[in-house]
Amino acid sequence: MSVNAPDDRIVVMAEDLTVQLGGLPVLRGVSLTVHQGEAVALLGGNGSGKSTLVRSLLRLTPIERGRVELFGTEQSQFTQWSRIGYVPQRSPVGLSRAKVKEVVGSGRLGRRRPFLPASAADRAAVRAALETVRLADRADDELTHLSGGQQQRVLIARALVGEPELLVLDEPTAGVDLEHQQILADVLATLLDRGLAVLVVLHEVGPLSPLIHRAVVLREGRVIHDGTLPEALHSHVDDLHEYEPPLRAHWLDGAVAPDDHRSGGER
Ligand SMILES: Nc1ncnc2c1ncn2[C@@H]1O[C@H](COP(=O)(O)OP(=O)(O)OP(=O)(O)O)[C@@H](O)[C@H]1O
Repeated sequence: MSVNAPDDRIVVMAEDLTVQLGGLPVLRGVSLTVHQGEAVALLGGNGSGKSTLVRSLLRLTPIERGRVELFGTEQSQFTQWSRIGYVPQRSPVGLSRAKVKEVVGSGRLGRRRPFLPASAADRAAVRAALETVRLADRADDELTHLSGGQQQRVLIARALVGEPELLVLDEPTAGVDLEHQQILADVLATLLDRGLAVLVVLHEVGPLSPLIHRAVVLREGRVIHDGTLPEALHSHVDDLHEYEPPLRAHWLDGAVAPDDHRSGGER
């Protein structure tokens, strides 16, 4: 699995971020950079602030103090959101009748001409994204007919179809078996070879380990490690062991989704 070295261009720069939720501090002075071509893993125990950090970088959660630059532009001035693909934590809710190609195609809406059907370029982009995640043969299947690991790859294809330069993934391996984690690792290796930057929240690094250039570990909303993955695993093993799958789950818009929507009516 060969991965190019990152280059000097900074894709994400966060400085001294402080975020409060429900009146409580969730991030306390967090700084982080991601370079073009770099894979950064965001690690830490339950509730350490990983998802909040990702969401505040993407302007989905308001920042109390500090600043974020995306591709060299102050976040408040940034408008080129198609340069970023975001895969939130997977949830069982919604889109249950949608076909794989429709889910992936929805990631293209930002690039589509308004009120016109998908163009040949849109359809080709959907095909290419599904080929990248190795699911081209499942385009016409319903999303729910796929395994959890395959659904995760559909969501990655959805994030890729807009042709982003930065891919942000929140726990893509949660609940995914080892075989599918390995496929995911191969997909991410392909993307890194193409020069994408990857920021990935993980609780277990597993087959993704060889891809990770840098690991950032959070504890109680603070960065306690920003360095190599082996150092992180050696020095902060306790932070990485206390993990249970989150109860809360974001769907495509990051909304909170209670479990009882599982069999429910969002069609
Ligand atoms: N909307 C909210 N209102 C109030 N508190 C919140 C909200 N969202 C998250 N929190 C709290 O903020 C803290 C950090 O949550 P966050 O989801 O960022 O952690 P995490 O490291 O991603 O955890 P996990 O691994 O469990 O997903 C937690 O204590 C959580 O309960």
